[in-house]
Amino acid sequence: MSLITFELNRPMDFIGLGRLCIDLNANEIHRPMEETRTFTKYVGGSPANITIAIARLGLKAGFIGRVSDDQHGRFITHYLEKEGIDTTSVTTDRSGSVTGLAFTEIKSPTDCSILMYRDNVADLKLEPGDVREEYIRQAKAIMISGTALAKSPSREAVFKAVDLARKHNVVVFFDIDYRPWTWTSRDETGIYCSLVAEKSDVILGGREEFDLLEAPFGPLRQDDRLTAERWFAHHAKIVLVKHGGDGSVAFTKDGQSFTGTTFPANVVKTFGAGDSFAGAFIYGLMNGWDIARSQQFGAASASIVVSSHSCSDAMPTAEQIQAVIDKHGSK
Ligand SMILES: Nc1ncnc2c1ncn2[C@@H]1O[C@H](COP(=O)(O)OP(=O)(O)O)[C@@H](O)[C@H]1O
Ligand SMILES: O=C(O)C[C@@H](O)[C@H](O)C(=O)COP(=O)(O)O
Repeated sequence: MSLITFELNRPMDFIGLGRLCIDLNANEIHRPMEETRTFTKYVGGSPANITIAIARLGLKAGFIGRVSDDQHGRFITHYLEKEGIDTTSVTTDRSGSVTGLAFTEIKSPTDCSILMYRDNVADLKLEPGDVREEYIRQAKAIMISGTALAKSPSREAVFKAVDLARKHNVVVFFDIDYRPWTWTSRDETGIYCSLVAEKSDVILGGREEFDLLEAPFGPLRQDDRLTAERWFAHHAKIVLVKHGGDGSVAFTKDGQSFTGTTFPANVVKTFGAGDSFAGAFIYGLMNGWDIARSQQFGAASASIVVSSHSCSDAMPTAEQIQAVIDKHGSK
């Protein structure tokens, strides 16, 4: 029997919840941001990127979020619609908030960083009233971004969404998605993210992100298996720890573990790896594939996106991902 069960008779496959933002990716790469003059604009925000990845793979996706009441908000909503993503739960925030911006610096293929502008951002204005029970219960899965817990009222909206998902057997994916901007302290992050991780079916994060969740509660053990066991004592069935260019390790509640490798890439920049991986990994699980095959699909997708200039725009189709696997052989 499979570890997680998706309610197959639901019309919507996947709902993303969290930030809808803009990435401004440096055009003049291999130089510091101080010397960068031009940027290309893309839809961004990790949960947006993952939802776009899933829609590109052919699943029916929707989004719960807030956008600013201006040109940037409309740009994002139109982009989601063009990708076939349902935006009926994307609310326009009229409080005077702005769209979050992520400026990316690409100094070298291995030295990339992000500078986020996150003051008074629309995504964190998401309200519990924006989370509708009838919307959640018609979906097979929902994915929560940890950053949506950074402030109220978005924080309460997340807890409502998770409880409704659990009530209606909607599989809860939790991507820790730690972004230091907008959080007050690391303890605050660790404690709130832990509360959602406890209620989630599948948890994804990097080693340092999992450490952040463990830090408020005791000495760091920095051991992937012990991390997974912590969450298996709650509700989780799958815990996936991402290790950048070293691949990933997935643990399942029945005691198995799977080491995922990587595919060769012409790396332009490192960001976007996690989002493309997550989209393709979730797609695999939703197709009923085993963990190892889903992990391989995620890694192949990530190899495409790190070889591209953007995150959202570069999300590949299933055929493109399969072509990478066929070219390099199963890992
Ligand atoms: N340089 C790389 N070359 C090829 N694949 C990569 C590279 N970096 C990351 N990946 C793939 O993307 C996955 C997620 O990357 P990671 O950097 O850990 O996520 P995040 O972007 O969330 O920090 C990895 O497990 C790996 O499969
Ligand atoms: O998440 C953001 O707000 C910025 C993203 O759009 C950005 O492109 C990025 O950092 C991707 O994150 P990753 O996949 O975890 O590297």
